[in-house]
Amino acid sequence: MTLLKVERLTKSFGGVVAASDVSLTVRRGEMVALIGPNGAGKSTVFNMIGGQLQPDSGHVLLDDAPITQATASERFRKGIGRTFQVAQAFLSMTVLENVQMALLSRYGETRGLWSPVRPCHREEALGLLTQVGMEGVADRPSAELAYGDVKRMELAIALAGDPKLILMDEPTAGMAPAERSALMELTDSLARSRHMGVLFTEHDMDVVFGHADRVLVLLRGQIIATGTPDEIRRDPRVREAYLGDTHGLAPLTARPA
Ligand SMILES: Nc1ncnc2c1ncn2[C@@H]1O[C@H](COP(=O)(O)OP(=O)(O)OP(=O)(O)O)[C@@H](O)[C@H]1O
Repeated sequence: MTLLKVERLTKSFGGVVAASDVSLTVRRGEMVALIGPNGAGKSTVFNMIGGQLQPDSGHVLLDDAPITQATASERFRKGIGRTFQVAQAFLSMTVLENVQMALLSRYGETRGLWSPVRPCHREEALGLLTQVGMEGVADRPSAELAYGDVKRMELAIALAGDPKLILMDEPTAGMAPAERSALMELTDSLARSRHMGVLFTEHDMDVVFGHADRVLVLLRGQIIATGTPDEIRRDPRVREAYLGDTHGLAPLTARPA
């Protein structure tokens, strides 16, 4: 079942066409990678789906309902969660408090500046941390976390919105290879168990080919190829698009089992 439908999104900045007639779909339980060389338009497309940027034309539908005009926070409440390349968590708070804050936002509850977040939605927040394997560090200040754990906490924060779709902007940037695999395996299992769609951008081709069900390739604002990792790896247009790019497709070896 189609969860996200993007129809002919176009966005220009001055004379630069950053996205041109971009159409794509994401189904529930599916991991879809949006790849492309630097400047291809990935962030622009992501921001138009997340609501941070309004398209010049085109439509975004979630579960067949149009959301093109919705703000980012309205989209969050409709079920679009997002993790960012640079973590957006509150480093002065504990891991648990960060997730509690996200739950307050989901339920539309506000806190006074001095009222403690501590008693709010504690059990639900602990449950989400358990889902990402972080219940053991719930009371640690998030500033003390290793980078891979910050990314897992961000996933718990995104899950606090009970998302149908998660947008992940370069989820593994800055991580060691073993950590990358672990984060993507976790994401994959959450996508399947919670029937969420996941759309992610990624420069690391091992992550893309190892974890995406489907890959979309952007070049100069246009989708030039869509397919399974194996189809994309063999596509001559894609190989050509990546020639000379520092995040190239090589080595074109078989996908790890
Ligand atoms: N706010 C903006 N103002 C002007 N030009 C922009 C703006 N945002 C993006 N662009 C331009 O649009 C094009 C696409 O940029 P975008 O950031 O979407 O690409 P990207 O694929 O995400 O790149 P990267 O992999 O380097 O993050 C680029 O030419 C970029 O310079």
